[in-house]
Parts: sequence; C-alpha cells; structure tokens
Amino acid sequence: MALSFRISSSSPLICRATLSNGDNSRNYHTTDAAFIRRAADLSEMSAGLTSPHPNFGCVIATSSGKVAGEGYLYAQGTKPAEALAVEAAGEFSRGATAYLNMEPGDCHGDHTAVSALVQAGIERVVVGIRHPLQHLRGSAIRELRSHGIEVNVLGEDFESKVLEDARKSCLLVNAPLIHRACSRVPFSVLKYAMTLDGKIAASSGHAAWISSKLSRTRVFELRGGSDAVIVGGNTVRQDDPRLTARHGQGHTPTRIVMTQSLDLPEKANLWDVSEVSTIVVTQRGARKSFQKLLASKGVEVVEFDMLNPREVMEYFHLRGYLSILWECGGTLAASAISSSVIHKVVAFVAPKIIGGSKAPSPVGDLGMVEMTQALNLIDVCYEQVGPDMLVSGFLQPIPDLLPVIPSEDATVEIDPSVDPFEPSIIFFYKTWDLYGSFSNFSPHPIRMPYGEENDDYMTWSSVEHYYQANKFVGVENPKAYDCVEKIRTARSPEEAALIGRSTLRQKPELVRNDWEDVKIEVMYKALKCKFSTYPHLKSMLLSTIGTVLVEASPHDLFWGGGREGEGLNYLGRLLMQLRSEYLGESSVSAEKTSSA
Ligand SMILES: NC(=O)C1=CN([C@@H]2O[C@H](COP(=O)(O)OP(=O)(O)OC[C@H]3O[C@@H](n4cnc5c(N)ncnc54)[C@H](OP(=O)(O)O)[C@@H]3O)[C@@H](O)[C@H]2O)C=CC1
Ligand SMILES: Nc1c(N[C@@H]2O[C@H](COP(=O)(O)O)[C@@H](O)[C@H]2O)[nH]c(=O)[nH]c1=O
Repeated sequence: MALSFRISSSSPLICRATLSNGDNSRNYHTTDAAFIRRAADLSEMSAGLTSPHPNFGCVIATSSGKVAGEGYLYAQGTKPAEALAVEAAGEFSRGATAYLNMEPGDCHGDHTAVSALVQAGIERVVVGIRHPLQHLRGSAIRELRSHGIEVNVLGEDFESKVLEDARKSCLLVNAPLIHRACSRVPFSVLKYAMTLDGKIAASSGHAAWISSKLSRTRVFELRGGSDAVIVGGNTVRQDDPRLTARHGQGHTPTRIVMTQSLDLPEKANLWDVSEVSTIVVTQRGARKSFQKLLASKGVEVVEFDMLNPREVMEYFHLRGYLSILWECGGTLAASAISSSVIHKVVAFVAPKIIGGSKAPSPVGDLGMVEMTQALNLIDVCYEQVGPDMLVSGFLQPIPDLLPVIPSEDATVEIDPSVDPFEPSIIFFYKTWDLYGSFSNFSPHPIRMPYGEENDDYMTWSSVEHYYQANKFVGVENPKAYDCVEKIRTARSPEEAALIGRSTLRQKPELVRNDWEDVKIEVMYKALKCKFSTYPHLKSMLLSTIGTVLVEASPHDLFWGGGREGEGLNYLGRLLMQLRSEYLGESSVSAEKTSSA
C-alpha cells in the first residue's frame, strides 16, 4: 500500500497520511476503524472496575489483517492492555500494528504500556483518541514516535466517516473521564423504564415491573459500569430498592439517596451496607435523630446548605466519582435535568399500557409550554431488548477536549527557570493525578499554629483544612471559633472546603476583616510547611524545574488556571515561588560547600 505524507498546513507537527489509491484508502480506513472499534469494545469489558482510571483496550493485528493478540485493562493497577496484547500475540507482534482506543497514560515513572509496544517490535500504532487529561496528553504518542514507531491518531492523521464513527466509540467508552477533564460534575445518565403510555408506575406508585427481565439485567450492567446510583427519597419510600448490580460480575456502585425531609423508613434495603455503601444527602439540620440512626447502621449522611442536583454532583465530583446513574422518579429527574447535570438518557419502553391520569411519568415539570422548547436528544440509538425497546441519546454532547492554557507571562516572571519561549506545563488538580500531591486536598497533614500570633501548634489534616479555617481565625465571636473547629475536624478536605466556602458566603460576619489581604500569605506558609515536612514532596517539586505549574481547576479563577487560561493560577504561582526558594537555598549551600 503506497502511503505519502504531507505536512499539514494547520499544524506543522502533524503528518497527514494520504493514500495514492482511493479504493485502497477506503479499505485501509475500514480496517483501521474495525480494529479501533474492537479495541473500544474490549476496553468496555471492565467498565466500572478501572475508575478513576480510563478503560483501555488493545488489539495487535498482523500486516495481513489478522488479530494476533488482544488485551484490556482489567482493573485499576493491573497490567496494561498493551502489555497483555503483546504477550498474547508473542512473536507475531514484530512488525504488527497495535490499535489502542486511547493513548496510554504514559507518564513519569510508568512507561509499561509504551515499553511493551516498543520491546515487542510493533511498527505502527493507531490511537482512537488522545488522553483526555492535559498532563498526560501526547506524552505516550511522542515517546512511541521517538522510538521510530509510526503513530496515527484518528481525526488528526486521517479523517473519514468510518474513522469518525470509530473515534466516537472511543469517546463514548471513556466519556466519564472526558467529562472529568472538562467539567466539574460527574458524567450522569438518567435511566428509567416506562410503559408505552409514558408511565413509570401505576397511580398507586407500584412499579414492579415495567420492563422485562432481560432489560433489568441490562440495568444491572449499567449499574456495574457506574461509580454510583442515585434515587430520590420518594423512590426509597415506594420501592424499597436494593440498587445493586446483580448480573453476576463486576463492580457494585455506591448507592446515593437524595432527600430534603429525611422522612425515610427506619428499615430499608439501602440501609444494609454489608456489601456496598449508601450515602444519604440531605438538607442541613434535617431530622438529627434519624441521621444518628442511619449513622449507627453504617450509612453516611452528608448535609447540604442547598440541596440541589448541581451542588450534590459537584460534591461527588470532588470526592472522585466519575459516573452516576440516576434511577429516580420524575420529580428528581426534572430537577436534575433543569440543573443541567444529566448528560445522557437511557429509556426502556415496555409494550404495556397502564393508564391513569395520576400515574407518574419519567420527567416532572420542566416549565416548558411549547413543543419548540422540547429538549432534543443527539446521537440517538434504538435497540430491541427482549420485548422492550431501548432508546438512548445524549442531552449534552461529549465535550471537546479543550486545552487549559496557563497564565504564562506572569509565571515566567516568578520563576526564571521557565523557558519563556518553550514553556512546558505541568497541570495538577485531582489528588489522584500524577502531580496530585501538589493539590491542597492531598492527604498530607501539617503542623501549624492556630493563628499568626499563637505558639499553639496543632495538626491540620491537609493544607485545605488549614487554609479554610484561617478565614475565621481571630474573630471575636464564639461562632467563628466553632467554625474553625468544625473545619479542623472535618473528615475530608472536601468537607473542610464546603464548610469554609459556604460559611464565607452565608455568614460573612464570621470572616476576619483582613482575609483578602492575608490569604495568599496564609496559603504560602501552609504550602511551605507541607513541602518542608515531606521530603519526597519537596523532591517532586524540585523535579519540575523549568516548567510552569498550573492548577487545572476549571472554576476557581483565583487559585486555579481556569478552563481556558483565564484564571490567575495563584496556587501554581506559589508553588513555583516555593520551588525558586528551595532552589535558591540549595545553590547557596552548594556555594558554601565549594568555598569551604
Ligand atoms: N420505572 C422506573 O424506572 C422508576 C419508577 N419509579 C417510581 O416513581 C415513583 C416515585 O417518583 P418520584 O416521587 O418522582 O420520586 P423521586 O425518586 O424523584 O424522589 C423525589 C424526592 O427526591 C427528593 N429530593 C431531594 N432533593 C430534591 C430536589 N432538588 N428536587 C426534587 N426532589 C428532591 C425529595 O425527597 P424527600 O421527599 O424525602 O425530601 C423528593 O420527594 C415511585 O412510584 C417509583 O416506583 C422510580 C424510579 C424509577
Ligand atoms: N420499575 C422498574 C425500575 N425501577 C427502578 O429500579 C429500582 C429497583 O431496583 P432493585 O431493587 O435493585 O431491583 C427502583 O427503585 C427504580 O429505581 N427499573 C427498571 O429497569 N424496570 C422497572 O420496571
């Protein structure tokens, strides 16, 4: 097959392959598309088990187009798909093509996937999509190319309808991770079963069952692929659901109940947490005695000042949940759709009619009065499942992988080790990311005094705990003191942040007057304490010399870099300042040693 390469005018770094023969090109694309689809299908076999890591699949094909080996990442921390596939292909790997649904997260310290392909003698790699996380994107592709392997990325190196469809299947498999890279809520799917006349229960509230057994097994699979399943209080009262994945394999999601009243039964299947946990999210102050009862059964209760789907989803995003399945009734579903937290809808339509003007429907009032206002689903799929029809589609498209551009000029000024002409950027955000230890949420306790003029050192579970508490330190009001204590003893940095931020918003009288003037200094002191306490963190910080550090928070425009570089990135700046300070110290001590 004759391939010619030209340099793309839009990007000088991209080589586009064009084929001299139109028919061959079609065959070539069809073959690539088929293997990429297969890699995507394989990767999905462990859906739910790899979270918060992506789903990876790899197919090794010989030059005659035969599959020589396959593999997929089974679970977080197990052997990479690429290593399994080349092992399976053995000697047939030499000169073969490897198809990957997604660029491996090859990064400092873990080159297993790339090394496996290089050592096996793979000649060409076709990648469905680049890694969605900015700090990993492109590094494996660069590494493979540096070993002389031809790497083609769908949509970049060649384009055609068939390849675009294959690329889409790769986007779908890892949609939750793509959302994590671009938004601050988990990827959410609203699922329901309804009769042909649009009811999700009889007017009595009875709903078992609308869809067939086969459809319900599909629901178990959907649950197994999600990090959590959520229902509203009324569904708990009506159905007493279990919400477990009972298809015989895989992962079981956390169960979440959203209830304002907390008026729930004392006995319920969801309170049995022997195999899987349940979290109840409720309005602050709701039925304290019932909260105690739930806690005694091992059910976690989280209180919100404003209990609405967006706040709840942002909270679970911070806790690391990537995908949520909504199995609620129409009341909560309408609220979730109105809050724009639902991305996909999966509806099982059963050929049954139940009637009843009061029988509930899948989505409550959305305030729409004309059909022109109706929400149109995109990428709609129809599939028959036993006697039922499964209709699914997206309410919101899978987002584009927007680059997070840092505020470079300012950062170069702060740290002269950064090359202004070719700054390389390290993004950090979530604690599980490669540089996640740079996040203030990382679990590194620090010992710091209670206030500036205080010698009373105490332990703070994270920099976030210390920073949030300092908003209220020194204010002569017992409520401010209580708030500091509440933050200091918060069970997680997320909880500390929630208390600190909401108190600042709702009770500004408890915030110290000089907070805006001192907050950067407070943060710097805490960071210095953290990085000085943990030598491995200090080494990690020093290892980033010459790079711009950016906290890739899409919404915090003060401490973070923002979605498109519009943020001030103060956290990144302070870390670079600290790095400079450490580098200065080490060069002074080196000078002393050499002159001694
Ligand atoms: N066929 C199907 O697929 C399904 C059918 N069903 C059926 O639907 C019926 C229940 O439907 P529905 O009453 O709509 O139940 P929901 O699951 O939508 O629960 C509604 C409850 O959610 C809680 N809630 C908390 N925050 C909010 C908020 N911001 N907005 C709205 N609700 C919030 C409230 O609980 P609280 O009152 O405790 O404060 C509210 O009463 C039952 O008959 C059940 O069998 C349910 C799920 C799926
Ligand atoms: N009635 C109905 C569904 N109802 C949903 O399933 C929940 C019960 O789950 P479990 O207790 O684990 O079996 C119930 O509370 C509601 O969320 N689902 C469906 O696929 N088909 C159906 O016909």
